[in-house]
Amino acid sequence: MAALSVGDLMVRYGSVTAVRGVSFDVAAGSVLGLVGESGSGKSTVARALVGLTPATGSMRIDGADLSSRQARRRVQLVFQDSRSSLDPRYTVEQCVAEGLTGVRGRAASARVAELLDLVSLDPAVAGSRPGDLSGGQRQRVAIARALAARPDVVIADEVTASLDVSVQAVVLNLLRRLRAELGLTMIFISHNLAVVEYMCDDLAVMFDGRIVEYGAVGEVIGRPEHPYTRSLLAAVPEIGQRRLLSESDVEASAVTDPASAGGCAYRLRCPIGPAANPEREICVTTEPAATAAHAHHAACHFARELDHPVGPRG
Ligand SMILES: Nc1ncnc2c1ncn2[C@@H]1O[C@H](COP(=O)(O)OP(=O)(O)OP(=O)(O)O)[C@@H](O)[C@H]1O
Repeated sequence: MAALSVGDLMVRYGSVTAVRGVSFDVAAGSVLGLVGESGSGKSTVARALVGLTPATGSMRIDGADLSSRQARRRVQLVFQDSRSSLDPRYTVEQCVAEGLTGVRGRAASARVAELLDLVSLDPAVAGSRPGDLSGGQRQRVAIARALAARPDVVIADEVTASLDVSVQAVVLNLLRRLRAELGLTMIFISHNLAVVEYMCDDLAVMFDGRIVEYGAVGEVIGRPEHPYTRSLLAAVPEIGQRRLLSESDVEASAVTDPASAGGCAYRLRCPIGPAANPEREICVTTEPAATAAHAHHAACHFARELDHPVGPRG
């Protein structure tokens, strides 16, 4: 596990100053969330950290200057849009192998298979092209490529923004698992405060190239001081009550016949849902031939996406 430390980071694009003296620390093994409106400078911070954009100020990993190539490899960035970050002419294996160093031939193929397995992709996709995959699968490939370099720090820049909600939850849970399994330190960039609350330990809010609020995620969300943070929170009134659920958190039992053509009512028990209402009933429409597992998945997806109780029953 590695600690990251950034001091007085400044980035200019010609006459535009995109980042104006940003400082933060990410403790080893922790996740810092970076939120802020479009254009506030979040991606520029990420790009500066991996050396894609020239910057002034200090950037250190475990005390080592990130301007050295060796230190820089320890920080990997996963971009928002895997459609453009993965070369469409490459196979999945070639895309992931781009991140490897000093491994060739069979050893490289074996390592790629291991990485695909780590991100829960079927190794059979190794021969596919990114364009043949779903958005969620492509994002897993991008994560596998970042992990190929055996980084200590992973920066995830809006990695779920282009995915639909059920796939977002799967990718977020994958990142949480990888963080725990590999002891990663992370910076998680997002527009979505609910997602940041789910993923992060600390939170920095950016506004116009500066960090205007910074602290433990619960404190920043619980006692927002800056007007901009308050306005972000006002846009998500239910935050603090709602959690993204993984399917294993949800118990769903059918209360009507799952085979009925008109759909099926499911009673869900969500132990980490709003405390006052851990049990809610929702109605999902399933194909008459749907299996129970499919219906359960649909019920959980529905609960996550719309958080839409149908009302108490019985
Ligand atoms: N290559 C570039 N050349 C010139 N200006 C740029 C460039 N990239 C970003 N900017 C400007 O820098 C500022 C910060 O942009 P940045 O992409 O870092 O913001 P962001 O918070 O990540 O936004 P988003 O959430 O939309 O990705 C913006 O004013 C943007 O227009």
